[in-house]
Amino acid sequence: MTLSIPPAIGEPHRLLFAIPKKGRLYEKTMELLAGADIQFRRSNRLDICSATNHPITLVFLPASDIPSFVAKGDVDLGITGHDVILEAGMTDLVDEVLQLGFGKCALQVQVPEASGIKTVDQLAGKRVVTSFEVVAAKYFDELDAKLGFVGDNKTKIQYIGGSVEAACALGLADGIVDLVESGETMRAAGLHAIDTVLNTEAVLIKSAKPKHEHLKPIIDLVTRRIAGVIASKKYVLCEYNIPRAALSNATAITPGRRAPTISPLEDPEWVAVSSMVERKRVAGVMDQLVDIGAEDVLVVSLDNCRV
Ligand SMILES: Nc1ncnc2c1ncn2[C@@H]1O[C@H](COP(=O)(O)OP(=O)(O)OP(=O)(O)O)[C@@H](O)[C@H]1O
Ligand SMILES: O=P(O)(O)OC[C@H]1O[C@H](OP(=O)(O)OP(=O)(O)O)[C@H](O)[C@@H]1O
Repeated sequence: MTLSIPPAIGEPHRLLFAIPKKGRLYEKTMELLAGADIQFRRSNRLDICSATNHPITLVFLPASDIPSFVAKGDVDLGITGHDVILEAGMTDLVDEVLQLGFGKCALQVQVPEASGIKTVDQLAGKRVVTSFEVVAAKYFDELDAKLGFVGDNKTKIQYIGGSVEAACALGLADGIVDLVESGETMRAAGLHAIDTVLNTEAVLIKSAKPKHEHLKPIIDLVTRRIAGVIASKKYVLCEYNIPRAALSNATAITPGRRAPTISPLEDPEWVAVSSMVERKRVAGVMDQLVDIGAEDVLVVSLDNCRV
C-alpha cells in the first residue's frame, strides 16, 4: 500500500502524522490530540485531513500499518501499540519517542482451564492460534530450541485475524497467544494464562531515519505537547504548609520532578511547599505529610503542562 496525499495538504512543509483509524487506540488518541490542541475537521470519515491550527496532516490508518509507514519515512510521526511494532518487525526502524499511558495490556499464552496444561513447556509442540504470528513464532522457536523440539515436533503456529479466544473451543488449537487487559475475554472463553510474552502500551513513534529533517521543529513541538498532556494526567500538584524544622523530611516525601518550590510565609517558622506528585501515590503522600506536621495540604489537578 502506498500513500497518495493530495498536493494541497501534502505539500512538503506539512508534518504527516499517522493516527489509528479505529479500534482500541482510537478514542484515547483523539483525546490526546485534543489535549495537545491539534485541531482538525474530518469530513465524511475521510482518511486524510489537515489540522486547522498547525502545519500537520493527519492520516488515519489501521494501527498495524502505521509502523511500516513511519519506518519508511512516508509519514513523519505515528501512534500505535508497542506490540504492533514488534509484530511488524520494525523495532530497529522506528524510534519509540513516548509511552502514552493507554492501550496497556499484555500478550499472553493461554490454554483452556480444563486442559490440564500448566506450563508453556507442556504446550510446546502442540497447536497454537494467534493474530501475532511473528512474535509468537519467535517465542515458540526459542522454547522449542530449549526443549530440543525440531521438524514435525515443533510448535505449530496458525494465524487468524480475530476472535482468537474461540480457537480452542472450536478444536483448532491447544493454546492461543492473545492480548489480555481485564482478562474478561479470556475467562469468558474458559481460558487461563500460563505465560506473558510481552507487556504493551500505545507509543508515539518516528522514523529512525527521518526523510524530512526540516520538520524536526514541528516534530519536537508535537512531542513536547503530547508529553505535557501525558504528564498532566500522570501528575498532580501537591501544596502544603510545613514547619521549617520538618522541611527536609517533607521534601524527601515530595521531591518533585526536579525540585519542590519552597516559599516563605508571614510566620517565619513556616514555609509553603508546592511539588508535582504522581497521581497514583498522592493519597499516601498526603498521609505522610500530615504525619510529620504539614497543614492545609491541597491537591490540584493539572489541565496541561510542559515537562
Ligand atoms: N483489550 C485491550 N486493552 C488495551 N489495549 C488493547 C486491547 N486490545 C488491543 N489493544 C491495543 O490496541 C491495538 C489495536 O488493537 P485493536 O483490537 O483495536 O485492533 P484494530 O486496529 O481495531 O484491528 P482489528 O479490529 O482488525 O483487530 C493492539 O495492538 C494493542 O496495542
Ligand atoms: O482482557 P480484555 O479486557 O477482555 O481484553 C482483551 C481483548 O481485547 C482485544 O480484542 P478486542 O475486544 O479489541 O476485539 P478483537 O478480538 O476484534 O480484536 C483482544 O484481542 C482480546 O480479545
